[in-house]
Amino acid sequence: MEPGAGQRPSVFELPKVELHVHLDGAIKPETILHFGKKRGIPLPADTVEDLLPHISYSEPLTLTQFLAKFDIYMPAVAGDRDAVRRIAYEFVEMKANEGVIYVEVRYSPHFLANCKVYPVPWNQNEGNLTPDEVVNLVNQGLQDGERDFNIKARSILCCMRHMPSWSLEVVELCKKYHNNTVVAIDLAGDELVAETFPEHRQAYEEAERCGIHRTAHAGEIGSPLVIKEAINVLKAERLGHGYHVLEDPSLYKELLDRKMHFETCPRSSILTGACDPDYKKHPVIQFMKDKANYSLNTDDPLIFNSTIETDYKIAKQFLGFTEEEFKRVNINAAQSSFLPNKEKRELLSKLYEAYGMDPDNLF
Ligand SMILES: O=c1[nH]cnc2c1ncn2[C@H]1C[C@H](O)[C@@H](CO)O1
Repeated sequence: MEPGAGQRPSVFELPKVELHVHLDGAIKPETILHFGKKRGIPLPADTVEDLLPHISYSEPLTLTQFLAKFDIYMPAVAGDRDAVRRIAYEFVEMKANEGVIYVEVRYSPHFLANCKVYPVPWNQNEGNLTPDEVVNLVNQGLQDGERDFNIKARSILCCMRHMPSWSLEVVELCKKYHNNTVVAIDLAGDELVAETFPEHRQAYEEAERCGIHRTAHAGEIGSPLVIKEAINVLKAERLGHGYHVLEDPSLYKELLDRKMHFETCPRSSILTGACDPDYKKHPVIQFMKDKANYSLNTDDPLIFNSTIETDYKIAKQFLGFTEEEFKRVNINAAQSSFLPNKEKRELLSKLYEAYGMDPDNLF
């Protein structure tokens, strides 16, 4: 229900920060259909209503089964300049409508390219859109969106666990486009695929050397060992998901002491099989109790048929999330964002003001 005149809006409607969302998991179904039709790329349906049941789902699968969902629709947009720019632009619009004022969106430039990428993904024919140009186009889409929708959007470039041969180019792209929307490097994909390949390690080493921020998917479905590797070897400053840290109490304590940021994604965590579907056992409950540094995020809202509100609703309804915690979590997210310090302070000031808080007297 909309609040009536003079009524205070719910705290949950106040400005939010989102740090973990995949661009290729946040495409409008209309846009997939538009480019599928325009480019003659077959899709399993030709209306949004009929397409969505193929892509999005609401009962837990495994992470591997979840990742296979991308195969259905990525061929419609990958390799097309207009599509890449448009999905970035529409992403910013979508987040602005959800009340997000700062977002870090991640993607693999290689997954949207069809040239200078081996193998060419999604069974595309070779074309002439390189990973480098993909980053340029996403940047343009994000910047156009920032201007039109009055929010701040930054990007994170993903290495993919199963594609070590792409990783050194990913870090080079992070360097080339550093602070031209790109703020960090990530390692995504199936954590159980293999140990972290040397190329990923080299890419992260180079990122650290060049002052590029680092996050990594770790402990989503993988064990605490993957987390240890992410922080000790990859020198990750934040963890994508990180739920399974709770299986190693001494590691958990160390990360609490270090104020490590966990990018949690409640709906995703159930639907990818990362966490027990019994919400009473959800790691966010423990994170909340321990005042851990974590954020709430959508991850792949197209596939999970969700918005950021869905994740906050889950937290509120099933995890005991309060209004106070809402403010704490978003302030933590802003503090753990990969913005330069001056911009981080500006973002924090906006939140303090929106939340009616005195920055000198917090929690
Ligand atoms: O939740 C996830 N875990 C690991 N990898 C993921 C997740 N969501 C998306 N990805 C992968 C699939 C995308 O194509 C890629 C880059 O955004 O990252």
